[in-house]
Amino acid sequence: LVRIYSDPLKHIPGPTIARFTPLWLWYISWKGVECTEIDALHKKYGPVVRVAPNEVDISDGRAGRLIYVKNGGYLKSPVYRNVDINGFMTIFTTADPAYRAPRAKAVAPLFANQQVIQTREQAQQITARMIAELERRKAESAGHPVDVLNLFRAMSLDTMSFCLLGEPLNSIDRERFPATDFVDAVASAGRFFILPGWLFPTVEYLARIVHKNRHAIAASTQHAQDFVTRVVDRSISEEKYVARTYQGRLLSIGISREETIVQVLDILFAGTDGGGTVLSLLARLLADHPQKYERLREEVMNNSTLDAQALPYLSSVVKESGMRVDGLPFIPAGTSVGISAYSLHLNSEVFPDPRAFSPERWLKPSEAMLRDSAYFGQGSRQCIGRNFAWATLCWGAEGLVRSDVLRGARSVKPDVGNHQWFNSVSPDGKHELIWED
Ligand code: HEM
Repeated sequence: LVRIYSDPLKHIPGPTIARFTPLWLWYISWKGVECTEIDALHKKYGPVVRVAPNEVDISDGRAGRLIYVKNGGYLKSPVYRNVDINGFMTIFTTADPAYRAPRAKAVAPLFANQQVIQTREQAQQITARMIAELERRKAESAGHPVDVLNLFRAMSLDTMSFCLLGEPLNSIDRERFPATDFVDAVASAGRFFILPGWLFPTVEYLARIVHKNRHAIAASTQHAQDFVTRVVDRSISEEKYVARTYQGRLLSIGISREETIVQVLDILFAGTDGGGTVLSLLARLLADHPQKYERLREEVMNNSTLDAQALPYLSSVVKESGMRVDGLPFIPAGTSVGISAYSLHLNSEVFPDPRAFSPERWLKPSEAMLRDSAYFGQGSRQCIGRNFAWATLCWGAEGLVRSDVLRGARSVKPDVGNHQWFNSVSPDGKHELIWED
């Protein structure tokens, strides 16, 4: 009754249920269809829709500056605290700028372009290992599908651990890398991400104890934790692992050993899933578009001096695989607001024919395309690893194309679908390619 008679958001359209309860939002989030459902609401109601009693979703990229950039952007939602680890807030989960600032500042030099470029040789060594493994799997496949998602995630994990933590986790040589269940478990907890803090721990605990893979998840999490503990302890005892490593830089500003372990575990997940998924999409798209593959291969093979990040068509291919006022209704203070990358990137007014694989669109992008590109988020809380992630994706793509391992391949399922949880998660955990004679 209170909502009927006094509702500060009553002028914002949306499904009636969203006015009274967040249950509908929790349900579509759990089901992995949040982005498509909310995007459909935008098509019906316009650029601002109410998705829960105190939550509004915007699809117009013009609001991005106000929400994420101006004066440091709005504070992150408290639901991020659901994924604190062992009671510690991380750079990712905290809403408190004063907590985040010293930690983010300590590690920032590692992600400056001049520093990222220093890691190229290490990253290329890992790419070469990945390609040798892919060649081996291709040779043995005898016309059967080959999953590249797990291999590319292993590559992202090894690249990140080698370049940022000082030691590779050595995941590539195995059929299924040992940290897989840890990464998968964090990704699937993303289905409960938006639950309020009083409810999340119980639901997550229950989901974990009934999970059919619970023993494998526990072993895999232990594997990741043991590795992280080892690299942190080495940075405590050996001077040379301080200035050039993520953990060393945190320890050097007085962050405790226990918190440093947590901060490193956090990026172990952040840096594995995104890179692996983007590279899998890229490989499948190139396999299914031979003409675009030839154009890219020509650019790569004719270049012997430039860094792969400076190749215009290659950058366009990577961008095309990655994928988050005026004239809008007033939204009162205290409302939770956000723009989804899904709605931004699939807006045909900004990205014509948004579902087509068209790297060419990035050769001369419009201002609106640049404004609405949100694959690393936007503003003060965008991805701290973006320069590193971007560089390693370009180097990985270059390595794949140079080796020509994708020639003759096609993707098994052109559309694998996705669970739209916090991360985009492949429903059957695979991105498969097939080489037929
Ligand atoms: C292709 C790879 C990657 C993609 C697509 C990606 C994407 C993103 C996005 C969209 C956000 C914003 C999330 C939000 O606001 O809710 C984010 C935040 C973050 N990312 Fe990444 N990321 C990638 C790789 C990495 C790597 C390699 C690292 C670390 C080495 C990393 C560390 C982080 C951290 C710590 C945050 C939280 C920043 C903050 O809240 O201040 N990411 N990432």
